[in-house]
Amino acid sequence: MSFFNKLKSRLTRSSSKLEEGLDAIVAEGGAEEAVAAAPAASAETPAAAPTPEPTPEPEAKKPGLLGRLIGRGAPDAPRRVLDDEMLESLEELLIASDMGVDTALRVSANLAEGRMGRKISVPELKAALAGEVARIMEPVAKPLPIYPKKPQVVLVVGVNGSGKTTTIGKLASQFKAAGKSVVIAAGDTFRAAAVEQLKVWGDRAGVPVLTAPEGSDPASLAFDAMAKAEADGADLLMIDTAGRLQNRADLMEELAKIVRVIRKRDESAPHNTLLVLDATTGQNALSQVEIFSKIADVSGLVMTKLDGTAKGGVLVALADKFGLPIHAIGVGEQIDDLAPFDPEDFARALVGAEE
Ligand SMILES: Nc1nc2c(ncn2[C@@H]2O[C@H](COP(=O)(O)OP(=O)(O)OP(=O)(O)O)[C@@H](O)[C@H]2O)c(=O)[nH]1
Repeated sequence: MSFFNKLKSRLTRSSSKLEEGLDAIVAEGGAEEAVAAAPAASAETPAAAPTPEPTPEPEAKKPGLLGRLIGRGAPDAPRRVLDDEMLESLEELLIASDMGVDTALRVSANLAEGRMGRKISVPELKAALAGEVARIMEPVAKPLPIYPKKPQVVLVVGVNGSGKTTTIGKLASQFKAAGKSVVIAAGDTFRAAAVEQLKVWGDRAGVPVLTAPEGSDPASLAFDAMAKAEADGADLLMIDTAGRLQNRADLMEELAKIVRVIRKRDESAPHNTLLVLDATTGQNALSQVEIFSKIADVSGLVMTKLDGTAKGGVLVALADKFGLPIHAIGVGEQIDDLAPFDPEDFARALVGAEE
């Protein structure tokens, strides 16, 4: 299965929600159009409904071979004139798919440009929407940058349950497979279960996990982990951290102390501060980025649990609002279920467009 198909099948809930909505929007207007070709409801939107187009036929009658192959321009494909009403429905649909109001309005406005008053089919609408989404996502699709500095220190932050442990395990496994040596530090020393879970993932990835007694200072563990990673000549040190946002001041102090301490060994560390976000939290992910950017110098994002959520649209809102790099996406609970972020695949999978 190609990666696109895999992503599409994983993103089913986001896709089907948008896809069904787009189908319904076009079908709705298409039916209206057949019944009332005269501009019955267009009194309040005169600009959007220029006199019923005199020549809609030729285009629909003669779809090219390519058009027929990919289903565009098929004579029976329902079409709807893109007018203010349709645009409004589209805005509502995008907002409902967690794109956020600002982004949904911008995407709709861009999509309308040059298309107002023209008939549009579902495949055309999906392709246009995928194009707009991809345009927003393109600049943020960047893999985790790898520096020559050894060890490269990656601080991993995020609220509890966002998928930090799982993501660290998956990343460690990928780096290991790419020939890098990795050390993990279990920095959430206050939660024995979190440490245990990280050890399990370390075993799976074949990577050592440094732990400290329950309740001990995470900064001191981070310092020891730096020393071990340096002594071992490790390429990467990934430091897990606590995610207690309810004690924001404490957490901020804890993260600041970890950074202070590792900088004693390497002034340029941490080289990356990864924020792990759970896609199923939808718009809440936006406030998490705001908060964590204040308490840590977030350099990039990993979005987890994109499989099985209907809230994939939040990635578009995140990219549009913050422009932080999206390094990878989590599409399942297994060790291989971390994929690079491909903006075009994502955009097409999200709107349910064909490959
Ligand atoms: N479906 C799916 N589940 C995921 C993904 N990433 C993580 N999970 C699951 O989400 C749950 C929480 O993941 P953890 O990695 O333990 O999250 P954490 O942020 O380390 O949470 P704490 O250990 O509570 O600090 C686990 O059940 C994971 O299996 C993903 O991409 N897809």
